This record gives sequence, C-alpha cells and structure tokens, in this order.
Amino acid sequence: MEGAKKDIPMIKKWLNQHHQLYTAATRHPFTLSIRDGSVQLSAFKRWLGQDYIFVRAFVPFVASLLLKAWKESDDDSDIEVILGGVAALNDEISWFKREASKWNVSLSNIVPQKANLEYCRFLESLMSDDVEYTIAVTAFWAIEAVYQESYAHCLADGSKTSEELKETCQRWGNDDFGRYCGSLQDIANRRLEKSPEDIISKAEAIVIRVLEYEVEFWSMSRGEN
Ligand SMILES: Cc1ncc(CNC=O)c(N)n1
Repeated sequence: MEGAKKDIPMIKKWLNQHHQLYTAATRHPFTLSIRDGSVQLSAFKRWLGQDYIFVRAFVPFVASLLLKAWKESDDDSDIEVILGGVAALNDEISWFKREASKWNVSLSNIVPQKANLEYCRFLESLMSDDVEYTIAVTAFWAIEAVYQESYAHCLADGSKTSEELKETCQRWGNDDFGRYCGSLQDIANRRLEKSPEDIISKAEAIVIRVLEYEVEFWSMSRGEN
C-alpha cells in the first residue's frame, strides 16, 4: 500500500473503488429522465419542494464547516472556497422561491419525506464539534459533486433537456460550479493526504453514506420511497 499508490489522490481511488455507487448517484433515473426529456412534472415539483427543505438544512452545515475550517485548516484559502459555497446557497434560496412560484409549488407547507429527513439528520450529525474538519469537508465535496455531475450531464452532448428545466441544470451544472467542486476536491485530498488511517477510513465511510443518501433523494423525487 505504501509507495507507488501514494501519488494517486484519495478521492480518485475511492471513485474507482465505489464506481457503481457513484454512478448510481450521478446517473440516476431521475436526472436521466430530465436529460432525455421524459421527466414527469409531478416528480420535478416534488424534487423542487423537497430540495428547498434540504438546502435550508444545508446552510447551518456549511456554517459549521466554516467554523471548523477557521479553527483547524492549515490553509487560509479554504475559507474563501467554502464562503463561495455560502454565496451560492444564498442565491439558491432565492432561486428556489422564484422557481416554486413559477411551477405553483407552495414552499410553506411541504412535508419532508423520509429520505429527506434522514439525509438532514445525517447533515446535523456532521455539524457536531466531534466531527473533524477533514471529515466534514470531504462530505461537503461529495454532496456538491453529486449535483454538479448529475446536472452537468443533463446539459452535455446528446441531452434533450426541456428549455424550462435547463436553468435548473445550469445552477449546478455550470462550469464555475464545476471549478468550485474541483477546489473542494483539492482541499479534501490535501487534508486526507496528511491524515492518519482512522480519519481516512472514516471519511471514506462518510462519502459512501452521502452517495447512498443522494440515491435515495433522487428516488424519493420519483415517488419511489
Ligand atoms: C440533496 C441535495 N444534494 C446536494 C445539493 C447541492 N448542494 C447545494 O445546493 C442539493 N441541493 N440537494
């Protein structure tokens, strides 16, 4: 395990090892249906309302991550990258409100579904002071990367995404968001490289859980659970 393998960034190794699960999250039937134009409006609206709830819970998670970065990071630029994520979320919340009114979705009386509640509870567990910065920033990368990959694919060659859903896909599928996810991946890899084995395996387990929660979230949007 020492030597040759050391030069391969940790996240790259994990994405190879867990390729099937990563593909399940980033090429899910829900986003594939957006891409091929067959998505049901009811499913899209369900996703929109549920994701608004998720994003509201994501804000305090990112705030807790900022705090961890400030206390534990060895590189000042981490704060700036994460702060970019906060700025995007600020925009995103306004966008959800506009998009919801466009589709006649009421955001005030949405009942969070089981998969969403469980994912939000997981986020909350990561906000604890006991969770190391390295673990939390790796989880953050995974959460953002699934949306980036999923929605970029809806805009890539051969997509038949309807005009009215392109803006949604752009939100996470645009090149800036892609570069931002790349910066998060670099941060996570840099931290993991300096981490002891127990932190590395904890981070890997967390990434797997994020991917599983994302799969469940997409399936929930299709009304499957
Ligand atoms: C369920 C889920 N996962 C990731 C994201 C993307 N991050 C922030 O918007 C999201 N909106 N929803």
